[in-house]
Amino acid sequence: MTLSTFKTPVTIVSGFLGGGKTTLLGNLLNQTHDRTLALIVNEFGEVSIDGPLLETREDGVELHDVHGGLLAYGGEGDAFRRTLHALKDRRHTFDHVLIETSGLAVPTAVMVTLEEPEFSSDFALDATLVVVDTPLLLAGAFSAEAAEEAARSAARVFGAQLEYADVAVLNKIDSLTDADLLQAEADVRHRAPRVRFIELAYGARLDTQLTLGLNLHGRRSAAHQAPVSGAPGTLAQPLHDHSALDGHAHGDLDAHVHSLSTHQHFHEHDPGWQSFRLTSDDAQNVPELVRTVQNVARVFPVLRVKGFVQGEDGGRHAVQAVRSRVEVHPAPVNADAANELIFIGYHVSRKKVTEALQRALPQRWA
Ligand SMILES: Nc1nc2c(ncn2[C@@H]2O[C@H](COP(=O)(O)OP(=O)(O)OP(=O)(O)O)[C@@H](O)[C@H]2O)c(=O)[nH]1
Repeated sequence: MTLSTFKTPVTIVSGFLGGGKTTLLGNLLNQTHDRTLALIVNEFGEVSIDGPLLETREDGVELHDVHGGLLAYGGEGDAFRRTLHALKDRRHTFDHVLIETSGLAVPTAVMVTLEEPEFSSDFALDATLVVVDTPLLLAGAFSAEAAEEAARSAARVFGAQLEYADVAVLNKIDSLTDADLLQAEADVRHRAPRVRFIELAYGARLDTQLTLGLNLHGRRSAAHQAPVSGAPGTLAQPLHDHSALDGHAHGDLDAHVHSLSTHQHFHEHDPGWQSFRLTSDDAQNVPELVRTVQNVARVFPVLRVKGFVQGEDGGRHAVQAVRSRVEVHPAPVNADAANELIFIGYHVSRKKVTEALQRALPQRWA
């Protein structure tokens, strides 16, 4: 096939804040040696944390960091569109495009852009994945009936992400039982009956062969050519039973394509979601900082915190919080900004969070 007729496949990786998109992509990049990947990462907020975390990956990957809001289409200042144009001009240099959308974005904006005449002869949607924070799903964190407004808005965003997904990836499942996994699968199927496959990602890992090149939007669906998905243990039966999976699948994608043009209101961003960046010039007592971030997430509607800090121990650390679960990892060497933390929440007051940090910590954050 000549380059003029061959369309470069594009995989969209969507999923709610903190579900594990970047971790999963990082693992995928490390294990994919048979093709060159171009990666577009979009983060909510004006500062990129995911970019430095992914930049340390192997050769054979080029990273385009489009942070600062949601991926949108239209308008002169559309950084995503500019990036896609740049990729289009030299698409012979890579085999596959991966797009990580922000945790508050719905993938339809990207899907619609790919279908536009200026891109549709060069790029073809391969599949849309949605990465699911399975323990949070099971804990009812995405309940439309939740008492808190933040949870209800999260449920709306997550529901819209699932609605347009071909593949739901159950992530963070390492300590879950088979019964939990079955319940999560049933929940996803109930919320999004059009999801074609449910895949299990142990430790945020997916097999490259089951992730890239699925061709779910091609003329003949790969769903009927190659089996996808799998799970060990007693769960193996329902998820290995591909006829059952096909039973849930669409025979074609007309319904998806149709609904794309009729559901554009999902692109509208709920203005209740806000992010802000706090910085500090002081070296941090990391355990104390972790406790404080945990408390902030319990007291305020903060659903995500991420950033880099310099520890009093001399080490540089990446801080990652999803709700009140906080993790600290060694920071990549290229993450050399000052101490900075990005807070993402729903109607969250920067002033109050700053005051809470100032009350709890001797180091100054502002
Ligand atoms: N236990 C466990 N933790 C995970 C797994 N995948 C990701 N995490 C953790 O979840 C947190 C968020 O992971 P990210 O990969 O940054 O999530 P994300 O979806 O890219 O986050 P946003 O871009 O902010 O929406 C990090 O602390 C990860 O280490 C997993 O499979 N198991």
